[in-house]
Amino acid sequence: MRVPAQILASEGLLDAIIKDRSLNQLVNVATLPGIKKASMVMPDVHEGYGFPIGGVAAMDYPEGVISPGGIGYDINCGVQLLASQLQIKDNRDAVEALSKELHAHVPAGMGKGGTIKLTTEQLDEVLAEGANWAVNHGYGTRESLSYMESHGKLNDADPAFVSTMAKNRGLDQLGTIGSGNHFVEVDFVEKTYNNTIAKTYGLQKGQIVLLIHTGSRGLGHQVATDHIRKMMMAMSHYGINVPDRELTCVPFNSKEGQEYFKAMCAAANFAWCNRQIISWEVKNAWENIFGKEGGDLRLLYDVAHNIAKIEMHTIEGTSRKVIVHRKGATRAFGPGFKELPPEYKGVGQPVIIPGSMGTCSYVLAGTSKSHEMTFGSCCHGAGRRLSRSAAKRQANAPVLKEKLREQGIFVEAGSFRGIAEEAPIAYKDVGSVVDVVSASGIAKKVAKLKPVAVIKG
Ligand SMILES: Nc1nc2c(ncn2[C@@H]2O[C@H](COP(=O)(O)O)[C@@H](O)[C@H]2O)c(=O)[nH]1
Ligand SMILES: [Mn+2]
Ligand SMILES: [Mn+2]
Repeated sequence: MRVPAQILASEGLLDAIIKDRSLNQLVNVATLPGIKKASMVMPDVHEGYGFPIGGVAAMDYPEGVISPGGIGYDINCGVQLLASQLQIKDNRDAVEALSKELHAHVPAGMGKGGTIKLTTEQLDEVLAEGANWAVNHGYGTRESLSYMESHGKLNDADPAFVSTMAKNRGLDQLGTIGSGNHFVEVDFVEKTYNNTIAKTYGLQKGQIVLLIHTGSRGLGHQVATDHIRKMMMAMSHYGINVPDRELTCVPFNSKEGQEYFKAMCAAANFAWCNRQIISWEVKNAWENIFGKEGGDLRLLYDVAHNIAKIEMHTIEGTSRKVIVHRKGATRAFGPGFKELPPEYKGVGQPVIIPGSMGTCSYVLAGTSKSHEMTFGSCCHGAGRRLSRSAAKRQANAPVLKEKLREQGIFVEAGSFRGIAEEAPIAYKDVGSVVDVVSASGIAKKVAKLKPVAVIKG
């Protein structure tokens, strides 16, 4: 190991964490060339491809490595949070119709295409421009870009390094959520913890909000597949040995490192454009149900949780440029960060933590402590405690769907199998996960959200 391994967890959560290979993976990551300070995991950690999901690793810039396993196959999977002006108490009756309308507007399911069919030239524009492409083509307002991490665009994107096969997979997938863990969800604010920050974010008790969780779809997956294959062949040329072949990596400043990074940025841009178009469809569905009286759906924030970014961080008292890999980890920058919209600058960035379709989700705020402890990062969800197959064995989907309905949660899903794999028992207790990040000081609790309708892939 080149650096120590750092685990943020409680004793209770450790019981689940030690059951899979995630801690072995954490240790393996600590051996990678150029890693700084520590190999880190968040309390929602679970086993992933090479790197654990819930992992953070910062590598020296530019000689340290970049590893696709530290980002994940769903490049820029992330979450968008929309805030409405309506209260749940006045609108319970409309929730079921809203869930059906959302399901009709947002194509869901594996490989499902959307209504937008791009030409290859248009797709290249999307890959270069990210969410800007969406607003330039009438899907949302320019103002919304200020409420996205990196304003919805990574400038280093180069579509030339995205293969034809990857592009073909993306041509009809804008505006779609995909399968399984991805969702569009209607929630309400059950509770606020920090009234000052809640007010700054425009959140209040009882308010209806919506979550959109998806990423770069088949295009991002293909980018990862293509470049992992190339890196596997190139790695020995750079004299790199890794304890697990899934940790394939090359120096960031190598030819293969630069090609992957530019393709990853392009896939990240596709994901931001995708969430922006879904958000526009969500607004259409909302208006169809509530009319003009439904008011505006305001973008509160859009965060990535599978990405690598070049950032400045203080390490042993010196400010250094590093390549921060966040794989199932959300950026959690504190107050003063210049990219934030002016009204959020005093309180830190919104950190959006989905829990599960039957429990709850959280909105947190980033802190300066996250810069000291975790390269400005936080957890990204509750994290799986059961594999998909174990969840399928344990959950009875038709019974679960009915139970959730009795609790006032309408579930629209492509299949019962999808519901079983995503059953709340498949996930850790999100409250315990959030308590750990809040107690460690890397994020502050702002609001707790309760679901009332979930559209699953
Ligand atoms: N509010 C909801 N949260 C959900 C749902 N399904 C999954 N999840 C949470 O999302 C995170 C992130 O997932 P990942 O696939 O990107 O790792 C996961 O850990 C769960 O806690 C849902 O339907 N609603
Ligand atoms: Mn995700
Ligand atoms: Mn994803």
